Amino acid sequence: MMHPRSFSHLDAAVTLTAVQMNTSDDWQGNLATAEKLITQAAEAGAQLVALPEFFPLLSKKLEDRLALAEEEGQGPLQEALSALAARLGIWLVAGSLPLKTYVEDKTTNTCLVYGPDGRQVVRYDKIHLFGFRKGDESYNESATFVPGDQPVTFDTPFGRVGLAICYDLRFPELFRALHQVDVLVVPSAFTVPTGQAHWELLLRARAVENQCYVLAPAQVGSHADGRKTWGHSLLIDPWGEVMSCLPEGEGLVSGELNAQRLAEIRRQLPALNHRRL
Ligand SMILES: NC(=O)CC(=O)C(=O)O
Repeated sequence: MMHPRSFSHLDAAVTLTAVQMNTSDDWQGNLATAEKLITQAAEAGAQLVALPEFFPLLSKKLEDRLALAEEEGQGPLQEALSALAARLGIWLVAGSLPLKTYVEDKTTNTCLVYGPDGRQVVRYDKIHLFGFRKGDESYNESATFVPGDQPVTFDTPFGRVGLAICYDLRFPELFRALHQVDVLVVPSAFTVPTGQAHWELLLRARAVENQCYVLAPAQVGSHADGRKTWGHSLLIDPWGEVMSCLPEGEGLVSGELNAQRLAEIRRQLPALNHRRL
């Protein structure tokens, strides 16, 4: 059923890096922080760098998000991201940012990916919109976002990469629909209580059941919109082992994709070939 694609011919090490951020309501400051951390990652040798969900803005005011929302392919955020990917020659998974919709007072929650030439490679709109209520904390993303409906992957010289955003992590059927990826990137902003309980558990489960690397850049700390996020950005290998984690503070989480290890795990335990449904 599965179609084993092999990248084991790749001898050169490939470094994957997640950026952890404490995004505020100052989008220009947030963009500057993202640029600084991405540049540090690339200078340290990363070929693929990923930002967290909502990296340019976490504001109490919906008007701020609506004002920041861009048309796809236009606007200062996208220009800066594209120029940065080209200047550094990296694959840039640009967390998520709001794009305009034709639905009043709603945006998408979109992950754009840029190739090393700065061109936009794919667009993924978050499919599962977060809803949560516990004590004083409540989220209802459906009220202000339009969901996506398409799973998205893209191919690189070091393997196929699949995308999901934050709450999507709780829906394993999305990852099955990606049809065997080598790396999953999950830009996130998990809350503290849900993160403490489920974040690492879910990420490791997705790595084990899909036999792939999982790179999960996260938001961390207290934000201007009142939320507190869990941090703990992670890189997990296809055996489900945590390779690197940053519990607190802004910074980077990096590690090497080992194509031989990936192939060996799939050879030793060909669970993806044993699917019956
Ligand atoms: N913030 C999210 O989208 C998801 C989250 O915090 C959770 O699933 O828990």
